[in-house]
Amino acid sequence: MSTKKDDIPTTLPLLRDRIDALDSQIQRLINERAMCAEKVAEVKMAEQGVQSAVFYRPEREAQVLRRVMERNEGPLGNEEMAKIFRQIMSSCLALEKPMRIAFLGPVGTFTQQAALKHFGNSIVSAPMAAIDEVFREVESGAANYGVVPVENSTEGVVNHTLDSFRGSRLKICGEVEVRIHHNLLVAPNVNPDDVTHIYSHQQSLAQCRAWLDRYWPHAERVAVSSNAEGARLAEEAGKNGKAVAAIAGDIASELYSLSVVSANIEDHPDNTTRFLIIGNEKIPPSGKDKTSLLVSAKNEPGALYRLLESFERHGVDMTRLETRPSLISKWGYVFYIDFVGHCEDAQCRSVIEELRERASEVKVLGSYPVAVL
Ligand SMILES: O=C(O)C(=O)C[C@]1(C(=O)O)C=C[C@@H](O)C=C1
Repeated sequence: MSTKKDDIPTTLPLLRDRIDALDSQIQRLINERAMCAEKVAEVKMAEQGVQSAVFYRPEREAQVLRRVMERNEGPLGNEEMAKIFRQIMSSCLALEKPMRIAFLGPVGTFTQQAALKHFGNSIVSAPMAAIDEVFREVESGAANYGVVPVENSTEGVVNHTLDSFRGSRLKICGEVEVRIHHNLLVAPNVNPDDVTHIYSHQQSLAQCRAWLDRYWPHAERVAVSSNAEGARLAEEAGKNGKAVAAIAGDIASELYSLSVVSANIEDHPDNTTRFLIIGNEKIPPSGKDKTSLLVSAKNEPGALYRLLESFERHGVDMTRLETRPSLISKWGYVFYIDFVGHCEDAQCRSVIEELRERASEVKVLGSYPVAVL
């Protein structure tokens, strides 16, 4: 039942009394919810076995968050409300079992931001030095899930991530998008006018190319392993009295106590990176899903046309097609295909069956809920 505006008190002491009363109700309800989650964990362990119980259920989380947004009446916005529930579920899941999440580190990267956006704050963070290390950490069971970047709206696909799926049995079990805002940063004792070198990840330098050409044409751009590493180097340079700047996001600037010379310097204001969540389980349908495939085409005329024709005929909406060298035969190619729907849906099943007849190999990389937040 929603509260009418007239029921809200109008003086500060009464308003605070009301807020105190509401807070204690909310707190009691959140704990009641947490007790249900504890019970869910017991039921899962009894039904699936203590060692093999699956606690994280992305399809259920997506459904909960979608429902929160659908029923929301404000004044808090849908996203704001969903973020609150995102964190409540994160705490409940940690009570069932703390999740160790491997991501492309170091601490302070946009990939860490993506991990926190997707799983909430109640995770154990495991920063890795490279994308294939994230894969290995999850494959070995040392981490429950992993987070890797897959494409950027300005710079395109992250080949390393796509290539890592070839030899891996891991499944994609989710996606998350993060708006990427870059800042030019220096250590507090550095005069920006003296800057001779700018450190960042090669993708971040590329995403700010026009801005750098315009405002910092004479500074040398130095590509390093991540923008958080660039920020760390800028902090260290500052201590040694060297005038070095970094391009990185807000988390890294706070982490390394750098000053913002210019904020939001990315060339495209809607610069967004999409990340994938990788894990060991197949994810059941959530009602609004996407599927990713890896398809090796036969090396014959019209091969790609015959693959695409199948999607058209079954009315399945393809959202992405990437081509990569096959690495097996010279001038052979593999295709990464994303489409709307779950691999258990009737039309999607028909498409996959046809692709299996027409291609030399079809690997379902995973069906997973469309990002909610
Ligand atoms: O429904 C479940 O399976 C739960 O474990 C509960 C819950 C939740 O808090 O709502 C917690 C973690 C899961 O990832 C999904 C949902």
